[in-house]
Amino acid sequence: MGILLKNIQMLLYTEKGPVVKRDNIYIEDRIIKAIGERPDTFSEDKVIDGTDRFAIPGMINAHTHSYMAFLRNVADDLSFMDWLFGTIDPLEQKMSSEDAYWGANLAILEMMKSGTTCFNDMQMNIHQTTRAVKESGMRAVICRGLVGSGNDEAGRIRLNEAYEEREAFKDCDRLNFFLGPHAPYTCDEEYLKIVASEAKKEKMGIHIHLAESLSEMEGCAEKYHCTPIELAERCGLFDVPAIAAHCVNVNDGDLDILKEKNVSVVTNPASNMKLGNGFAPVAKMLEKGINVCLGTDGAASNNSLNMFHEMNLLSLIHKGVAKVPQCISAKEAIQIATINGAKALGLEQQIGSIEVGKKADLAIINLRTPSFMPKNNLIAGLAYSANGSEVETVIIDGTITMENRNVLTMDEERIYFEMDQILKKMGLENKVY
Ligand SMILES: N[C@@H](CCSC[C@H]1O[C@@H](n2cnc3c(=O)[nH]cnc32)[C@H](O)[C@@H]1O)C(=O)O
Ligand SMILES: [Zn+2]
Repeated sequence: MGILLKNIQMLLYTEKGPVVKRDNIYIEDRIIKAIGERPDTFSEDKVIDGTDRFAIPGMINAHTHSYMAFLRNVADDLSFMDWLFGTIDPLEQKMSSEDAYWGANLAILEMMKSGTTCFNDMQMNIHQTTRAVKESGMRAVICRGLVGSGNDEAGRIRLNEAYEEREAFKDCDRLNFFLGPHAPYTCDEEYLKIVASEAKKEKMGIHIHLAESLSEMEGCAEKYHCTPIELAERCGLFDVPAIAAHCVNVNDGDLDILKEKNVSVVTNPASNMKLGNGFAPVAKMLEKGINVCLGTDGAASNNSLNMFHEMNLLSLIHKGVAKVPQCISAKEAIQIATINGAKALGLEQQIGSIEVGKKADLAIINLRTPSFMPKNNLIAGLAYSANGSEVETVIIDGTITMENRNVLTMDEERIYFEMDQILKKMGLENKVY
């Protein structure tokens, strides 16, 4: 199906940085066929009028736990360890496969409606998310969350699940698979080494939580006499393409390791601040040339999966802390939320920007909305005034998945119905403040 985005403003990444340009975009065979000049063979089945519309690359949520959407607003204002092990973990133990499936659906719905077209997910019930991703038309990298000690049976079973899932979905190129060792406090050194060598052998990337809380730092220092970043390096986790979520507590030596080993850092400002963990030294990381991308973390700690909200926080926090208003400009924030995520996932040649030959993963914003009026500076609008509800149409892999805010590939009402059922089943419905 050929889609013509006619005379539309678009965000392009040039050598001089992001610019806004107005032209035609031609989409066919899942890719951006041409910008400007009409390709010889193109025939449009669909025309989207670009008047007062702004096409941007779809956002890439580089760290989340999609199924956790059903645990939104159930554990708040708690310390990190009380949140994770005292409240969330016991609820996760009660979760069925269907709960995980509907949770993932809710997450995908929320992400699609706020302009996200790809997400990097860590979790244990991967089959339910791959199912939801495949059905909804989303794009994702699925990472089997791994916890284990030594060469134990449980850790091995989890690894095998990751391989089975990758094999089962090898024909869906909207799905990619990484390994997700959870964290240094849930995986011991020997298991981390096993995961690293498996990743190398299987040619898979690594996605791990690192240096998130002070208690993690203390535990790591006590047990291993090093920082979490040093531990991950010595286990070989950085010898394959690696994504480290959080990296809030990092010293200069840690930053040197991250840079030297080409590790991508995912910063999650809302989750880090809400759990009272702080925030990563993003400006310093960027200065060093580390690839920093952006994530929401799960809806149980954020409590939303809206990348516009996340971009806004990212930019404002670092300006405020550094007392430097130039810090993390709107132009930097939007690249962190898109192309940098694509780099981290090894998908830079395919997604992350509006470019001829790339997959057509786009969000189209309606500029006839209060946040974008007056239409002075559309890039500032993305980082400073938008809230995500201005996203009107979403195209993923060349398919229109949302049009005029109607999600075409998912049953929104069914998802809400299932959420009510889960709430009742979990006994959470009376937990009203
Ligand atoms: N517990 C799983 C493996 C963990 S994968 C995903 C886990 O990450 C947890 N999680 C979500 N957000 C965070 C975070 O910010 N830091 C650490 N863990 C998190 C979440 O509760 C979930 O259990 C198993 O039995 O196999
Ligand atoms: Zn997380």
